[in-house]
Amino acid sequence: MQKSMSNFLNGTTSLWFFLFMLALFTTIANLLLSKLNTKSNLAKKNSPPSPPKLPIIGNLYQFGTLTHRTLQSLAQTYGPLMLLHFGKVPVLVISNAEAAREVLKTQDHVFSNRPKLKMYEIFLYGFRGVASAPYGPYWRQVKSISVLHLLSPKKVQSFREVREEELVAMIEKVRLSCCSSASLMKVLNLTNLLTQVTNDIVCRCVIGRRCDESEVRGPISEMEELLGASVLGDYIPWLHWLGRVNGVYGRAERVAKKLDEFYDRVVEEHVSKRGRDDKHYVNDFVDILLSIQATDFQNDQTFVKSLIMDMLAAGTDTILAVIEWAMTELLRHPNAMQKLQDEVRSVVATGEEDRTHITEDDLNDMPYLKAVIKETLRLHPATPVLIPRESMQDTKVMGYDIAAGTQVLVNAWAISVDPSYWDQPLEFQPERHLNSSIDIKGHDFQFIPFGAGRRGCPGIAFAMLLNELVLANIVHQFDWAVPGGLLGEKALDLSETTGLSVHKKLPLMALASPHHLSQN
Ligand code: HEM
Repeated sequence: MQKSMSNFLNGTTSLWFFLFMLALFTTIANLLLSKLNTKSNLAKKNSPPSPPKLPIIGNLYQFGTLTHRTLQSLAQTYGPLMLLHFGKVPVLVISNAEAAREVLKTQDHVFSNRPKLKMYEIFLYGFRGVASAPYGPYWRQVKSISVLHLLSPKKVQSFREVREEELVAMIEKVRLSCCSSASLMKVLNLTNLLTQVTNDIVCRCVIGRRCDESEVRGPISEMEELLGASVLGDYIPWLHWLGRVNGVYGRAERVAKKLDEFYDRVVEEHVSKRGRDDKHYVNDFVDILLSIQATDFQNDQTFVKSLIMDMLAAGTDTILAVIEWAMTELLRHPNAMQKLQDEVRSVVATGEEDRTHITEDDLNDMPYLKAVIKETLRLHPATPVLIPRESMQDTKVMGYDIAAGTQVLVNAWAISVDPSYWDQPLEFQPERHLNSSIDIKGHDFQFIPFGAGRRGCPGIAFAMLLNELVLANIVHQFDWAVPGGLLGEKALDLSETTGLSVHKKLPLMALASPHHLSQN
């Protein structure tokens, strides 16, 4: 139990013991009292099935560090629509496609709010970003600004040069590292390589320049971890002080400050460039946000910073996770790797062997590549439990009563490995997507790695193009192998990190060797 509670408290074991004893005592008292009330309560409400809960802490004691796995195993006992209690807060857990459709489509208008969680408040400028803003006119405004000026298909196309430049740089890095030394095979830290290329591309699209690892990548990873670790005070308000005592709030505030200082620098850079007469200057996303801020007096600079934060946080970690998992699965499945390489290499026509990279036009002829990315998203959705939602009014879901203010966790991972919809659900089989019309855009509820409905991910076009392009280019000119010994075991290890977006826990190491395209 101590292990499962650590997600909440990060080490204050004695307090947990105290809470546990208190909860036990209160349970006994409640059991006696509830005997008197049972009849009238049953007549009032038809709640979804719930695991037994303790007073005060509710079901928090059952919570493990890998949320999607804990919730899946509870759902196997209590069903696809299950009600937990985190402290006093009712939490509805959705674990199958029918229930997901009901919440994310049929009753999307009821479930489009986000709960006000302390970590979101600390990091996301008091809920001012797209992902954290309460449902309403402000959220509508910032979501449409992000789509119009960064994420629409037309805008995504406009970043083509940025993507291709960074990819050529990435290929050159692999080539230097694997082909410059005496030995032709060299172990490469693919996680680092992929982090850098995804980071550089997303940063250039969002803020117009690359970012240092220390400026963004480190703090954002730490933030993602903290966003995934709920704090007790969110559910038991009188225990908010605990977040101070155990240092969690302090840690979050330090990371948030670091990021805030970085965004201040980005804003200053843009403001100071504006006056200059530079014909090469491109009006980028930050410039547009600054001009919106200038004309709308209700928006201050936190509006600009919170949107930069949202786009960098939502964009970097998720895309990296997908490509890293895809390469991990391909290394574990050499046949799939071979099939993918054959497809990617076949689009480069004879006579074009000196081509520096796979272009975006080439991607149209690569159905197996798309199937590999989809299969990766099915087995390893970057956000396995969608960003929490909250019901805005009392309602009924599949015949059960759901109260206003109920938090909703949709377990997208549990749904995409549900044997009711997927054959051999835990096997990596890209072929299953080749003749299938099931898509990722939020219409097929057995596969929702980007969520669905109003609060669904607006970054799908941006992300999918980058996922496909990076993966195609990595496997195009190089052959990859798993290093031997311990390194090999680590490369193929599937342990996951904790947090809002879930990564491979150990870095992905692989051997790269140049593939001579004339061999085809
Ligand atoms: C493979 C990459 C990505 C995955 C798997 C992913 C997944 C998700 C998921 C699951 C949600 C929650 C949806 C819901 O509640 O129904 C979400 C929301 C969001 N995503 Fe993505 N995302 C990715 C890339 C991106 C990118 C590149 C951006 C922007 C640069 C982005 C921006 C957002 C925003 C702003 C939201 C919040 C939407 C709202 O609350 O209205 N995402 N994403």
